[in-house]
Amino acid sequence: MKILLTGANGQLGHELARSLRPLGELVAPARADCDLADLDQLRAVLRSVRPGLIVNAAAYTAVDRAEDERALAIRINADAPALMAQEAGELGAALLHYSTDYVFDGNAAGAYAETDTPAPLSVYGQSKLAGEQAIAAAGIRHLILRTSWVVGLRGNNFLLTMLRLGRERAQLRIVADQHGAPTWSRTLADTSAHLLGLALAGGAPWWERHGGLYHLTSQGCTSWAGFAEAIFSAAGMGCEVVPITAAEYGARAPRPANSRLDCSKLMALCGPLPDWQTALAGCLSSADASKGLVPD
Ligand SMILES: NC(=O)C1=CN([C@@H]2O[C@H](COP(=O)(O)OP(=O)(O)OC[C@H]3O[C@@H](n4cnc5c(N)ncnc54)[C@H](OP(=O)(O)O)[C@@H]3O)[C@@H](O)[C@H]2O)C=CC1
Ligand SMILES: Cc1cn([C@H]2C[C@H](O)[C@@H](COP(=O)(O)OP(=O)(O)O[C@H]3O[C@@H](C)C(=O)[C@@H](O)[C@H]3O)O2)c(=O)[nH]c1=O
Repeated sequence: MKILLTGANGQLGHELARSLRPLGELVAPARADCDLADLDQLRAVLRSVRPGLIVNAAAYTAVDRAEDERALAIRINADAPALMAQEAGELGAALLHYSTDYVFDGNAAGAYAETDTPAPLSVYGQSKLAGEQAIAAAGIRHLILRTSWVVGLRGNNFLLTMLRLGRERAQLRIVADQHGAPTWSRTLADTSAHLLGLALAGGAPWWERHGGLYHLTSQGCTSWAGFAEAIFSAAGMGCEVVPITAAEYGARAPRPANSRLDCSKLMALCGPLPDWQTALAGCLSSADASKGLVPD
């Protein structure tokens, strides 16, 4: 079976390229050859590759910039997945897609379940929700995995930002009134492959029964400030974390105060997920760490 993987150069896509290899023949075009902002090109790629499975790890992920680039964010995060779902219907293909905790407004008291109503605060969150809704409405075999606070030793993420800033500054002011679960890109990729393995073995009845929306994050939760402290402690760095409010930080895009996602639906199918501290330790000690990303 041919698997079309988009976004293979991103933090999740890079891990997926490894995790998905045992499942089929992987086709992972470069961004220039499969630009999600160019719907005609995307359609042509889908019709020429004719995959049995589409895995969409490409997205517009610049949360603050999206406030000023609404049309582009919507095209990449909503219109392109909608086209993928439509073409998957024509091809008889399945679609695996990723979404975010930022579809919620963060006002809930506890962790969000898949059945809770989204109410995104930001353009990024709105664009991701529109993508989810288009796929769910297409009537195709699909999985949508909502995750949160993704980190890895590649690309742009909070972990690498802290490792960089922590080297340059003695003290950092970090938001302490937003809570969520930092999730390692490798956990996401390996769990995705596990889920797809079950789907491929189970065929149509599996999709009937188990297809749809899942929450998939590390277990436990912390604040961005708590996460930064754990990063500096694990990396042996002395940078002091000064807790501040999101209002004091003043980011361009609003973010949910509560990003916690209840993953029990997914864990019933795939087994337990690691807590965020274990995920952080695994990430920092993974092979790339030896290349000097983590200071002595
Ligand atoms: N990062 C996070 O904290 C979270 C991410 N998610 C979701 O997880 C998924 C993966 O995100 P993540 O790996 O972290 O994101 P990254 O930003 O690391 O990677 C995104 C990938 O998409 C590619 N891309 C961007 N625009 C286009 C385009 N127009 N056409 C084709 N490719 C494009 C990028 O290409 P290039 O390498 O050339 O820039 C990159 O390879 C996304 O759906 C995201 O919304 C959900 C929750 C948290
Ligand atoms: C760099 C920095 C950030 N922050 C705060 C701002 C913000 O509230 C929080 C995280 O900021 P970042 O911009 O790193 O992360 P952000 O882009 O908000 O990360 C999000 O990305 C998208 C793609 C998702 O889907 C989300 O799950 C989430 O991971 O940390 C500080 O308080 N101090 C700092 O020095």
